[in-house]
Amino acid sequence: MSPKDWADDVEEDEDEATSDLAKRLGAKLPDPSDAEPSSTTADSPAVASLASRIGGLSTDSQPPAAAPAPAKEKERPRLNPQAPLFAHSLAGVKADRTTPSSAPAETPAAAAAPAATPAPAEKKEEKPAEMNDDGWGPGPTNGNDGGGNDAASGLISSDSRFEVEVKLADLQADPNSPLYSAKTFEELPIHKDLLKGIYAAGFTKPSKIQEKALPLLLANPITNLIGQSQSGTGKTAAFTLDMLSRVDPALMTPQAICVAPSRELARQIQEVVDKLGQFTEIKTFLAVPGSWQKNVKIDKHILIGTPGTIYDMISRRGRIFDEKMIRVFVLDEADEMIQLQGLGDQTFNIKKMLPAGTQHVLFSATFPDHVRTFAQLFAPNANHIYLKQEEVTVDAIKQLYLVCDNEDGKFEALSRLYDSMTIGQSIVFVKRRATADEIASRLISEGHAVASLHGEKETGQRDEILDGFRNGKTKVLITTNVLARGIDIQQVNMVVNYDIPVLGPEQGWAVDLETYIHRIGRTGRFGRKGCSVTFVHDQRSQDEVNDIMQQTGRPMKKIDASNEADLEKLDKALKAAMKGPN
Ligand SMILES: Nc1ncnc2c1ncn2[C@@H]1O[C@H](COP(=O)(O)OP(=O)(O)OP(=O)(O)O)[C@@H](O)[C@H]1O
Repeated sequence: MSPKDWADDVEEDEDEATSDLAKRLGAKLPDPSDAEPSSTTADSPAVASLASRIGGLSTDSQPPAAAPAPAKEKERPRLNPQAPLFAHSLAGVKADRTTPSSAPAETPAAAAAPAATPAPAEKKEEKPAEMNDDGWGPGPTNGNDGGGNDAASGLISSDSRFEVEVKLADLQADPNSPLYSAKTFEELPIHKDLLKGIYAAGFTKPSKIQEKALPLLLANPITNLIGQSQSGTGKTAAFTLDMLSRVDPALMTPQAICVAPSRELARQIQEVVDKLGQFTEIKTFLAVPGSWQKNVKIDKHILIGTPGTIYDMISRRGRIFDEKMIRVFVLDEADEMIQLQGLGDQTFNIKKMLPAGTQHVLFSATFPDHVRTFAQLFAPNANHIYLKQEEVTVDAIKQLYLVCDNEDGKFEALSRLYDSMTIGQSIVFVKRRATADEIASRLISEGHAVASLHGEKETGQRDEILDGFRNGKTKVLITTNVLARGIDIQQVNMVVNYDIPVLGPEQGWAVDLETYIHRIGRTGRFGRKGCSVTFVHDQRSQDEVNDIMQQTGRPMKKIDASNEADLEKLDKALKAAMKGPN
C-alpha cells in the first residue's frame, strides 16, 4: 500500500498539511497495493509517542476542565448577555428552566459507565458462537434493545414472530434500548429556539446518549466529555446541540469546531447543525479542501470539516479565523481522529492552537481500550460515557455470513443476492478502490442501479454520487472504508462486507473489529432494522468471521447463497427491515 493510498482514504484531497502527514506516515507504511485503509490501531511505541506528544502540548496543561485557568480565561471574549442562545440557555444558568433532578454530577466518576447503562436486564449466559437450528440463530446473548425479545431486538427468529411490529415509541420506552429515554427534550437544558429545530427535525424524545450527554455537555463550568453510544443512536444531535448552545450568534467568527474523518461525514454533520439551528442566527462553514480561500476571513459561527483543512486554516494565524475565539472542539468518530496513523497528527495540531478552557468533546460508537487512554489525555478530566464491550453492536442489525466457493464466487453470490432479493438500499464494502469500480460496472451491466464511491474520485463527483444514493437514484453503493463511519441513510437495510476489514501489517492483518462495527452500523439506524452479510470464501475469511463473533459476543447466522430457503429468509428479513420502526 502506498503511503498516499493509506492516508488518502479519509483525507485524500487535503492540501499541504495532509501531504505532509502522508509523507511522514509513508516512512512507516509498507505493502504497496491499492487497498483503502482501515483505521489502524496504534501499537505500544506509537501509544508512547503519542502520549509523550500530548504531554508536550502547550494547551495540555489545560486546567482541570471544571476549573479553567483564570488568567487565560480573561483573554477570551466576553459573553454577550443579549445573545439568544448563549449563556442563558446553558444548564444550570437558565433561571427559568429547572435543571433535571437526575442530571448527573459533574465529576467523572459520577458520570462514568452507569450513566449510559441503566440497570441492566438480567444477563443470560453468553454463548457467542452457537447457532440455533431455527435458521436465524439465537436472540441476543445479552442486550440493549430488547432484553432477548427477538421481535423487538432485530429481525426474525421464527416466522411466527416475523410480523410483530415494533414502533420507535416502544423502543424509547424500553430501558434496555439505547434509544430509551426517561425524559423529554423540554426537561433538558436546551434553548427554546433549539427545541423548535429539534421538533422540526421530527425528534420527539431524546435518545439515551442525548439524555445523558446533554446535561453534562451544557453544564457550567465547562467540562470535557468522552461519549460512546452505538451507531445510529443520535450522537450527532448531542454534540450539535452543545455547539449551538455555546456559540454567541452576535460574534461573527468561528467559536466551535467539529472535525470528522471524511468530507461526506462533515457535509452530513453540517446539514444536521443547520437543521437543528434553523431557528437561530447561527451559521456554519464547511471546511474541506477547496471550500475556502486564503486570506478571506470566515465570519460563520461553527466550522465543520476535515482536520487537514482546519489545521491549514488555523495555522495561518488569525488570517482565516481567530482561534482564540474557539470554545468547543468536537471530534466525531473520535477514536479514529486521534489515532496516530489516521488523522491524529492534524487533530492534535489543531488542539495545540486552541485556547485553554476549550471544551473537548469526543464521540464515537467505538473506543477500544488503548484509544481510551489517548482520549483521556486529549480531553483531560472529562466526563465519560462508555459502553460495555458486549453492548457495542445493536441487536437490530441481524449479522449473517454467506459462504462462497472462492474469490470469484463472491461476485456471483452478490449478483444472486440482487437478482433474487427485495433489497431497499444497500452498501457494499470492499477493500480496494479498483474492486469497487469493477463490481459496480459489472452490476450496472446486469441492469442494477449501482454507483461506486471511493477516495480516488473527484470531490464534486463524490458529493454527487452520495446525494444520488441518499435520494434513492441509486440503490446500491459500492464503497471502501471511506464511508464506513457516520454516514446516516435511514433506508439502507443491508450492508455487505464483500471483503472483511483488516488492520495493517503492523497488527498482523488482524480483523479490524472497529471498522466492522462501524460498517454494519450503516444499517439498523435509530430503531430501524437491518442485515449485514459478510462474505466468506476461504479458511482465512472463515477464521476472521469466527474472530468477529468471538470479540463481539454475537452469533452470526451462516447462509448459503445456493440454498433457496436461506435466501427466502434473508429476503423476508430485508423486507421487514424496509418497514422501519415508525
Ligand atoms: N431523538 C431523536 N429522535 C428521533 N430520531 C433521532 C433522534 N436523534 C437522532 N435521530 C436520528 O437518528 C439517526 C441516527 O443519528 P446519528 O447519525 O446522530 O447517529 P450516530 O449515533 O452519530 O451514529 P454513528 O455512530 O453511525 O455516527 C439520524 O437519522 C437522526 O436524524
